[in-house]
Amino acid sequence: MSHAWWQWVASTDSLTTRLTRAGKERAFRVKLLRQEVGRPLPDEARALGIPLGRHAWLREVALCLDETPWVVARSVAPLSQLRGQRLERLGERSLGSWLFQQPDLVRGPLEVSNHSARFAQAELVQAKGPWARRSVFRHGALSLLVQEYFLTEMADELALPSR
Ligand SMILES: C=C(O[C@@H]1C=C(C(=O)O)C=C[C@H]1O)C(=O)O
Repeated sequence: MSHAWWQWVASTDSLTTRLTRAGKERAFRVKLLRQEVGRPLPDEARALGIPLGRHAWLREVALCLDETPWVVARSVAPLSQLRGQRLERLGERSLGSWLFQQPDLVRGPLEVSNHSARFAQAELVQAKGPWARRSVFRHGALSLLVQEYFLTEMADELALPSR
């Protein structure tokens, strides 16, 4: 991985904040694509340590600068841990902004891959990019798997190397 990409992929602070800064005068927006109760993929269930087939809270968003998606993210949380968190009311507010306000937040190790985003939305079938990463955030009893896919559009706009 190039140094330029490493600085994005290996960062452990808020991606929302980093993107907002890197976008300069472009407007940052979280576009909500899907938020519902559903079945996590098998590797997502394993990453969270929940039984296969157990339903979970799923959220898919595009992190956009001037309406161009730079990153797409899919987050998964076990339903049994959601009580009292009001995550379903987030809407188009950044999950990251909320998470990083939690004083007891712990972030698990980052896993990096070059998988493409596995989202249902037709408009994102083309969502290809050089790198993806995921990690589990813990806050109180809540475990939240956040998977982020950096897109080619971001590389182009920021003149980053291809990998
Ligand atoms: C974890 C963060 O939150 C970002 C915002 C998300 C959202 O609103 O759903 C999802 C994943 C992240 O890309 C972050 O900012 O670092």
